[in-house]
Amino acid sequence: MSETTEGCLLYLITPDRIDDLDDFATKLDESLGAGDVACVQLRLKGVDDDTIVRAAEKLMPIAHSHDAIFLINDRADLAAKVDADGVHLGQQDGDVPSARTLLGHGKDIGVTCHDSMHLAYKAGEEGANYVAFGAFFPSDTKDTEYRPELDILTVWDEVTELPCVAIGGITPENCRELADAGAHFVAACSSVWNHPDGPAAAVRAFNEALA
Ligand SMILES: Cc1ncc(COP(=O)(O)OP(=O)(O)O)c(N)n1
Ligand SMILES: Cc1nc(C(=O)O)sc1CCOP(=O)(O)O
Ligand SMILES: [Mg+2]
Repeated sequence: MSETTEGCLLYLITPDRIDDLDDFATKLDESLGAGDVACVQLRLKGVDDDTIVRAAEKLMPIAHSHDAIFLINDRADLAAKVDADGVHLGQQDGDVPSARTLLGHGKDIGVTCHDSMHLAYKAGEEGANYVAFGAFFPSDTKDTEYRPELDILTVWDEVTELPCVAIGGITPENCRELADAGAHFVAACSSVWNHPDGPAAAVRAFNEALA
């Protein structure tokens, strides 16, 4: 992922369970057709490897057909196996150099950095392609321990060239302040998939707010 000249873009995270893959694929296709989305992260939790691989094989071509890159959460080995565009690593999900060895240099590695400039510098020095700060707001998707101030985005943007993603409870209503503070991408899950008018409407609303 690179900083874009287009300002702040939406980074879409899948629900942690997908019961009906065909139905979800249709929803993803409609959603990505509704506006710009830079990235889709497959974030399945508590499922076996085959389920992640099958979901990636179905969903990645859809992301690519809309010019979105496709990342796998947590698992550099599975990202390499399905030839995804990269991986998102939390602090407990393995180190960047090992993921780089598995994935090679053309792929993206993102790292969760919570509210810590120190973790972000470390990730950058180790070769991450982006860092993620959060959770900026309470999340319906997971319990979060860290609550960064908005100015971490501003400081990061001023002192480095490495893109940063803001995450945690981000909605079409609150994303603008993160973009204005310096986020290059805003990551969202529940505000898209649980939007009362459907996920495509949510993507449209994000695009309007970030325009
Ligand atoms: C873009 C982005 N930022 C942060 C996270 C969180 O990663 P992690 O801390 O490993 O937590 P889980 O997502 O694995 O529950 C993320 N997935 N994506
Ligand atoms: C997966 C994840 N990581 C976070 C962090 O703070 O690192 S917050 C979060 C949940 C993102 O989903 P939603 O947009 O529904 O809040
Ligand atoms: Mg993780």
